[in-house]
Amino acid sequence: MKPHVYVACKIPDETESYLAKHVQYRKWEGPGAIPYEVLLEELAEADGLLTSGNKIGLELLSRAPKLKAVSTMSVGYNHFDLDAMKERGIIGTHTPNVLDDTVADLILALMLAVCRRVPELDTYVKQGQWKKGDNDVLFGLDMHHKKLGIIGMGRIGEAVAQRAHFGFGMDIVYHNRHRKPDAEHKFGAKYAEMNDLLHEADFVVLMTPLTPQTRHLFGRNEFAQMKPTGIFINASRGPVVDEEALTEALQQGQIFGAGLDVFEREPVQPDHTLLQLQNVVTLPHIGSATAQTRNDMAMLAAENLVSALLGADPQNVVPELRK
Ligand SMILES: NC(=O)C1=CN([C@@H]2O[C@H](COP(=O)(O)OP(=O)(O)OC[C@H]3O[C@@H](n4cnc5c(N)ncnc54)[C@H](OP(=O)(O)O)[C@@H]3O)[C@@H](O)[C@H]2O)C=CC1
Ligand SMILES: O=CC(=O)O
Repeated sequence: MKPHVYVACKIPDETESYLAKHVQYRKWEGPGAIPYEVLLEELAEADGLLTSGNKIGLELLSRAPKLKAVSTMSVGYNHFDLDAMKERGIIGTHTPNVLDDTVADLILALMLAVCRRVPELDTYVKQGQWKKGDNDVLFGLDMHHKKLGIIGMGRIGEAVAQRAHFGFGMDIVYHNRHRKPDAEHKFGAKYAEMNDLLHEADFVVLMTPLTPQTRHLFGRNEFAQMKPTGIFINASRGPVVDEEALTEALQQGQIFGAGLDVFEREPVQPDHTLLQLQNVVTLPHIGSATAQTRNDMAMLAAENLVSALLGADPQNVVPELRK
């Protein structure tokens, strides 16, 4: 008997064909995201779940007695309750590496959009405000040859450093809990304590995972250390930043601007104060959202799940759940 899998997110046809060869599966057909109650009902008989962000906690696990493996189509797995999964012996997998370049491209896009005020000036042209002689009101800040501070120099952080250093001649300074001699060698990156990095950097890119240690890692104290010309980019997870503190820093001119792909609550509400500020560029959590990369992520997530259910070693068990 093939194992039973429930697919709670949209996946491409190619991934469905792969799944059909190895497992029996049912899937959420939409519209929108699967309601939690429906997911609980569907998991009553499932051996495996393919998801892209559903909270995997105690309640869900208690309603899924046969569940052996959960595969998320994302590199971040802050929606996994790791203790609960460990307790139940659930195999949890994710999709690292395949999205690094795509996410890094988007981060560079955000950096440029903020420093050269791209969305603001796009509106300026489209609304007919462009007049001859108003050049200096259109000035932005340079990105090339400036200093980039990366907090969370992991797989994606390195892809950002590579682009910034070799493409834009930027100096790289970084902060992790552990030094990365490899990144120091490849990009001439300099290791710094967080406060030193914040004082020195012209651009600060936040790329840590969301963990109990990184929740509100960025607050009033951190923004206060940045340069008034500093640009802050968050494409990690919203709750790593205290949004009230960020809003104040932007309103009070403590920093020049921010680029955000992620928010404390998603979707962010249209009346959120941050969205009213001209010096913020916002995106709807689309770091990995190209057709090619999402296809690769879906296939990797399916392969991880099939391996876990058929007793092979999945490639990408999340570190905290490795045996
Ligand atoms: N916007 C989007 O669409 C996307 C967002 N993401 C987010 O990006 C995150 C990073 O992905 P990825 O680069 O693959 O992950 P990695 O695990 O490769 O890198 C994370 C880095 O963060 C560092 N880190 C972890 N905890 C801390 C801490 N407390 N203080 C300082 N540094 C810390 C780690 O170094 P060390 O262990 O030495 O501290 C590591 O170098 C994901 O977890 C996800 O949340 C990912 C993809 C797309
Ligand atoms: O946010 C996306 C991810 O892959 O993590």
